[in-house]
Amino acid sequence: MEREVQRVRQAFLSGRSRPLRFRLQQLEALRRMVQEREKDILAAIAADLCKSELNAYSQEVITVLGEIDFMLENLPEWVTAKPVKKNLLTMMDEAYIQPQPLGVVLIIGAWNYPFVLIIQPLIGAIAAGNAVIIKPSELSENTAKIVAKLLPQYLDQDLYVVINGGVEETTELLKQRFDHIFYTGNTAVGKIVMEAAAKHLTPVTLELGGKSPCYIDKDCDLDIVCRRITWGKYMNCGQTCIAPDYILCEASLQSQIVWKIKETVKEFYGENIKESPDYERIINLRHFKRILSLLEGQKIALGGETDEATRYIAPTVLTDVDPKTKVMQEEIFGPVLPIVPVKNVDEAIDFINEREKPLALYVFSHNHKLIKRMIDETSSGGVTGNDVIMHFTLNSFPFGGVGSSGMGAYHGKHSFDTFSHQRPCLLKSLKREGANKLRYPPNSQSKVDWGKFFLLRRFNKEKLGLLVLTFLGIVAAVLVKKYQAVLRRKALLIFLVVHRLRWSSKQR
Ligand SMILES: NC(=O)C1=CN([C@@H]2O[C@H](COP(=O)(O)OP(=O)(O)OC[C@H]3O[C@@H](n4cnc5c(N)ncnc54)[C@H](O)[C@@H]3O)[C@@H](O)[C@H]2O)C=CC1
Ligand SMILES: CCCCCCCCCCCCCCCCCC(=O)O
Repeated sequence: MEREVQRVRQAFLSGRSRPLRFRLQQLEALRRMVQEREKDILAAIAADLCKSELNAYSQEVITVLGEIDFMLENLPEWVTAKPVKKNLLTMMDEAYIQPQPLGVVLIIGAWNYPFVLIIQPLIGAIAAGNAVIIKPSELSENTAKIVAKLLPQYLDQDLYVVINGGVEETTELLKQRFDHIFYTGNTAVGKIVMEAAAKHLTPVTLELGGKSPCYIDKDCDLDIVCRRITWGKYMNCGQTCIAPDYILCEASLQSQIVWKIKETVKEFYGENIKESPDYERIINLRHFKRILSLLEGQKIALGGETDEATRYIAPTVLTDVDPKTKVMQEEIFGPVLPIVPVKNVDEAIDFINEREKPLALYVFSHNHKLIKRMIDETSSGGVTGNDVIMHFTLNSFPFGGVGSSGMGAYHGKHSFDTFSHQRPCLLKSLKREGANKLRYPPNSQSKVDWGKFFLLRRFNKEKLGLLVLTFLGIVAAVLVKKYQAVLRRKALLIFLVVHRLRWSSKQR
């Protein structure tokens, strides 16, 4: 493991990952890989999650292709140095921020969207000029294998390396020194990753989970609300980190919600859900059993049917759920939707704020002010009003958690920034030493006063204009004085030429 990381570091130190042209080439090669090997990639995702190829394409491949195109379009602008505002002391100098790669990045992926969760951060890391080691989840083994097989066929083999394995290999990998670790997965392992990173003072991005609430106000169109929630909750069999975890609403709305979700489930997946190509399965038996244990003692208003052999759990809704029960104590990550009755929006806000900060928050209402209030008075990684999941698709948004749902963010420019060091560069001249005397010892009150003037004095535009005018006036006066004799001679010459011209035109 150590040798492998060393090999990648040597490749980074060769400097070839840095030029813009190289980064663009690698991103184009990655796009070619996804396009040319689409069938293999979709087959692997389908095998891991019992997912139709159409769904794998729309949930994972579209996102990856969109991200690559976005990077290719914007990267030339992002990599250029950006000049910054200067103060009076640095007015004559060059001051700019130059984004630079961090070095060797470790990306650890989760199994629930096994392709996008490793390839999307990889795109950002390549764009920022880094070398990368990717550790896909061992639970989605087909995708892990295909990525390990394909990447070396398209990308630089020493700069971008896939290491497959489980807990043992990841533990070993985490002992090595990286320049950034990007981890997606559960909060408990997130802590392990952060602890390992701390030993080398390696910065981390942690894309974790949590219980994302969904508040339904009584002033809304319940048919549309329930259709959108049904889509986001049961997509990928509930195994989506930003899926609505539970519903908060007034008790009187519960029966209508159950009824409308039931109708939508029929509309989406047909009478026999098990036959639907759009309904996935639970990743493994451990998770299957974990989810079943959340149903114990609950009032099942919809679904509840299960089949261990195929790890099938029907779209399920629980009503009148007691917040103290197990289903409300941990992230569900499965197709089970508890409804917790609350009296009103105030109680919903308190409920959310009494718990860990979630990865996403969803609010449904015709009342725009109520949505704004929910946003103002709560915290979460991201928010979507009157829909679910969709903020994930906008790559101008930073995607990430807050508090126990994670730290750091990515997607689009945010990925580029995550994997870059924003290096401040100040280039001074070795001349104009006179002005620098101010900061050299011995110090004095008058030097401090000048220092205050140069560094603390704020000028509004008018005052600054006046200052510049005064300065220009002084320069002009000095120049006039210095070149007085020359100017006098020039003026005389011009006078004579003009006079002569006028005289000759009169003669004609
Ligand atoms: N914020 C986000 O973008 C996302 C967050 N998630 C969260 O991830 C969780 C589901 O994923 P998991 O079941 O955790 O995925 P997982 O079991 O695939 O684990 C994630 C990664 O951590 C590694 N790992 C597991 N145990 C480890 C250990 N003891 N030491 C070192 N490495 C270890 C695995 O090898 C894997 O690569 C949910 O909580 C979900 O909300 C999932 C997807 C996206
Ligand atoms: C008109 C056709 C539109 C098709 C595209 C629909 C939009 C698809 C949204 C897909 C969302 C994928 C969510 C992936 C989330 C990955 C992280 C996670 O939450 O675990």
